[in-house]
Amino acid sequence: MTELPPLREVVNRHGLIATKALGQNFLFDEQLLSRIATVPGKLQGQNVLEVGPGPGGLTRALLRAGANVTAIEMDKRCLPALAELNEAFPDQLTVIQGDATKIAPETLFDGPWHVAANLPYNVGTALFTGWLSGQAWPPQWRSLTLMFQLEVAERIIAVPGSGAYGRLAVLAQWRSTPRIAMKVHRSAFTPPPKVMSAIVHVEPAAMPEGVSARMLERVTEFAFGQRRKMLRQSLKGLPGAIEALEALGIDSQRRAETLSVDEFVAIARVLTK
Ligand SMILES: C[S@@+](CC[C@H](N)C(=O)[O-])C[C@H]1O[C@@H](n2cnc3c(N)ncnc32)[C@H](O)[C@@H]1O
Repeated sequence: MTELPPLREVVNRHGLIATKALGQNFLFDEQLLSRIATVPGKLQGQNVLEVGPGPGGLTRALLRAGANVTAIEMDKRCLPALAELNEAFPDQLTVIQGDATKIAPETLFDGPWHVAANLPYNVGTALFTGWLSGQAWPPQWRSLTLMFQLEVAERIIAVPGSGAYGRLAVLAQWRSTPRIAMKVHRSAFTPPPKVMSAIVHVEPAAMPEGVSARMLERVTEFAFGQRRKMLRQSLKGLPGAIEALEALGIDSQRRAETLSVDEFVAIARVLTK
């Protein structure tokens, strides 16, 4: 195993005091980081996009697993620490300084890639829904291995009827299989955030036929926009939706949170035609 200085030393040497504005909560436990790097499966020779490497804890675990990592980091202060990793793992790491929400991953890789990230909480959900959207499927990413606040992770894997079930669950489950791979205690981070976290692993699944992704997004937007209301009220503004419920035999007195992912897909399919 390539010998590297402890992460705390790297952070101290480069003066990387965590900044709240950039959502910085660093992980220093190398055993935990290695476990996270095993979640996507074998990474030897695989492309990995890492968002927000910070001082490079997860980055070094991914490099040790043999991945070719392209890391996008907004904070210039982290670049010297990441340059040291570049020296330790020649030809395996590319660092891009910038805002990951403004960089299209398609421009970074020739072949498919995995995403692995301890995401900044403020941009995490937006990046995630962006990766799940788009009509073309399967996507060019092979898997997503992402740290979320536990409460967000639970919303991603939620089942109908539960309080956590909503738009995020439907968009994450209709053509992907998300699971919570591990829970991470708040004390693992420096500084510790107020809430617990979890690693979510997502792989693409088959896309149901005849459904526009954009239409499913619209149906869920309307339905969960007023989640306490009956569907006949919440879907009123979406042309054809009430007729679609009738045609499918879905009771319009039900609320959005009682509909299965398949039922949402069926409504979107009728409206796609
Ligand atoms: C929660 S920290 C994780 C750091 C490191 N991966 C770890 O596990 O210790 C999030 C990192 O994302 C970076 N970041 C925040 N917003 C970003 C953005 N829009 N694009 C790229 N990086 C960003 C922060 O500077 C920070 O280094």
